[in-house]
Amino acid sequence: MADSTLTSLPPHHPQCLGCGPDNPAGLHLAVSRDGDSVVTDVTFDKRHRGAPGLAHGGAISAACDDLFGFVLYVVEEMAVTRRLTVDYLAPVPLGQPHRITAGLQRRHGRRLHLEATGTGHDGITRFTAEALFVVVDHHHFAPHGLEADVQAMFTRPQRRDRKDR
Ligand SMILES: CCCCCCCC(=O)SCCNC(=O)CCNC(=O)[C@H](O)C(C)(C)COP(=O)(O)OP(=O)(O)OC[C@H]1O[C@@H](n2cnc3c(N)ncnc32)[C@H](O)[C@@H]1OP(=O)(O)O
Repeated sequence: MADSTLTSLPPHHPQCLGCGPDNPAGLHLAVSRDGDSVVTDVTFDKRHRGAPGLAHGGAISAACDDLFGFVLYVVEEMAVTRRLTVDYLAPVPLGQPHRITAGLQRRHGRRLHLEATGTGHDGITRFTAEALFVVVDHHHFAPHGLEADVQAMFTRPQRRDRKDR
């Protein structure tokens, strides 16, 4: 992504399946903020294959779910996925970049309703997604991860105003 209006956002965690740079099985999403939206350019490869030559629906779903996790930087709340729905509008070929854009559609109390759209560089929208995230506090994560890692997720700057290139 080289768009001048975008600001890079930090990964959720180095080992995150969606965005962690140190996860060898991950999607390695690089995510930026664009106003109140977040965007990533994902190119699925042979590790994400479903049918021959096409991305697996689960990989597409994982990319959407993780990108929704970046809307939390905009909302400035910690939340987790309660429900995720993906509309697979057209097959997603491997090796072709797709831009996914996500944002908050509406909020009711702890419930965050999120929307995303995935469009190829050829202009064809091949998938959309909706999710319900529920706001949680650190007690949600505390029993499962190292305390320092959990604290880091809650104390890091919500926005990192580093300009993309
Ligand atoms: C965070 C950085 C990493 C981001 C990575 C990408 C995101 C992820 O993958 S997160 C991992 C996957 N998700 C999870 O593991 C979450 C597992 N689920 C849970 O822990 C719990 O169900 C949790 C925390 C979401 C909600 O539990 P709980 O706090 O008991 O809330 P609960 O009372 O059931 O529901 C909360 C609200 O949502 C509403 N709600 C629940 N389900 C639905 C639904 N299907 N439709 C509409 N509303 C719903 C409830 O009515 C309630 O509303 P209100 O607050 O107005 O009364």
